[in-house]
Amino acid sequence: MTDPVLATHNLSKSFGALTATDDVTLDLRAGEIHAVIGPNGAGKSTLIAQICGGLTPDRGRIEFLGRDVTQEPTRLRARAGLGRTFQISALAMEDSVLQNVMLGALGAMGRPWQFLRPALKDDALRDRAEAALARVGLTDARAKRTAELSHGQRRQLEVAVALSLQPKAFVMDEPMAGLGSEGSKQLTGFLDSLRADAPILLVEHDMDAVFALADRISVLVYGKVIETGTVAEIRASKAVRDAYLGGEA
Ligand SMILES: Nc1ncnc2c1ncn2[C@@H]1O[C@H](COP(=O)(O)OP(=O)(O)OP(=O)(O)O)[C@@H](O)[C@H]1O
Repeated sequence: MTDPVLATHNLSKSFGALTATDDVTLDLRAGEIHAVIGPNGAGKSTLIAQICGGLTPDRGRIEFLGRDVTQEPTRLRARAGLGRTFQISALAMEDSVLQNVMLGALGAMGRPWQFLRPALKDDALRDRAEAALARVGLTDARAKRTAELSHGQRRQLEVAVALSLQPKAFVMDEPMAGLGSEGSKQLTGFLDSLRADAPILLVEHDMDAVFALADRISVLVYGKVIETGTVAEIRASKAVRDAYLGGEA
């Protein structure tokens, strides 16, 4: 088997007496969607924050593309190709859709924002941004103010921002949140195709989306991975049913 693109090894993080991430070992392989599910407070956001660099683990390590990145700041991980999405507030609502993609790419490439004006005339950057917008189907909206986009389109724009960095892996935090059933269905179809660009570590509460998309699922309960397996394995797991899925499975 080829090496995983992204892996955590025995990752642990406590807040005072509370262990939010408890010895978490999981990996993300090329071409897959690996979903992380678990009840509220299970530690999913804490796990993602450590993977992306917002929180430093107490113990354990994170490897990205075979390199130990545990102590690296977020921007270096992003520059190395770790594409995080769905921080909606990161979008500049008054800027155009195209500018947002260019801005995002520029920031993650580590170029200071005071050079934004010249950068907006940078043909290579513009081409990359246009290609990312085309990939998510937002070409026609490129000149719109971001504030005019629908909720679902903003999700697509977040993906375009991440795509413009030509990521080697995506980390997605509840992409379906706030979308209606039609919006979720559309985004599910899109994410399904996106795994060909880069594998996706997907934290998501929407079980329809998870069961439709995931190649593997890890179930987090009280900070611990209690099971990792295929959709069928997770559905059949008594431990998961008892701890989490209840009557849903
Ligand atoms: N900065 C913090 N300080 C103290 N406790 C925290 C902090 N961040 C998270 N926690 C606690 O750690 C636990 C895990 O929280 P986390 O947000 O990671 O869970 P989650 O699985 O993402 O939950 P949800 O599904 O509701 O988003 C919770 O008990 C939470 O209250």
